[in-house]
Amino acid sequence: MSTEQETNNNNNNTNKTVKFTLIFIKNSEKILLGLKKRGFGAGKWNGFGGKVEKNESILDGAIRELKEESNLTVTRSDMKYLGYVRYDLTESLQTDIVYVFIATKFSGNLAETEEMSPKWFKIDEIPYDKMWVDSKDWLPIVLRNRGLLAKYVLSGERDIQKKSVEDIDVPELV
Ligand SMILES: Nc1[nH]c(=O)nc2c1ncn2[C@H]1C[C@H](O)[C@@H](COP(=O)(O)OP(=O)(O)OP(=O)(O)O)O1
Repeated sequence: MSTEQETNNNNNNTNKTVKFTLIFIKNSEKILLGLKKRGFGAGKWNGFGGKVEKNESILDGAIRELKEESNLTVTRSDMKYLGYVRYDLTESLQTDIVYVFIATKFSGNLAETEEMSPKWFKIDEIPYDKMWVDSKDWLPIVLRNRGLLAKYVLSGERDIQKKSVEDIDVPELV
């Protein structure tokens, strides 16, 4: 077995791990979300992000996806990693890991892109009912600038079978 296969085989009987990034841009009163226009999660509001490419670091993937989806640029030092959300998909036996970042500084002109339509929301007006069903469990932890460790087991059309959401000290990105 190659090293890569070994890394992708974890001990939960899953056979593939896919890494995603997700970044929330925030100021003291508002958070920037995007309405996904196509593909996975279309019609839902979320932070900006996507799959980490082969031979790309998680941090670089997060910066690239933010630029592609919103036209904004964030420097590496302005990005704060807060933790991850892990989804074990019982049907496809795939594990998705979403690495979550927050940033309060950015440059560039915010723009609608082919993938996302951006909008600033007051913190107390975040549209949780129009986001992924799990976002309301853990986004409040992110908004408090706390570390996050969340795990979901999803079945069928991504129904939650099991979940565990922890507010932790901010971890290192490994
Ligand atoms: N259950 C969930 N809750 C959540 O809050 N965010 C989720 C989620 N499941 C996936 N995401 C995030 C992770 C990532 O930021 C985004 C999905 O990424 P995409 O599928 O758009 O990736 P890409 O932009 O690389 O897609 P393609 O280029 O179309 O393959 O949605």
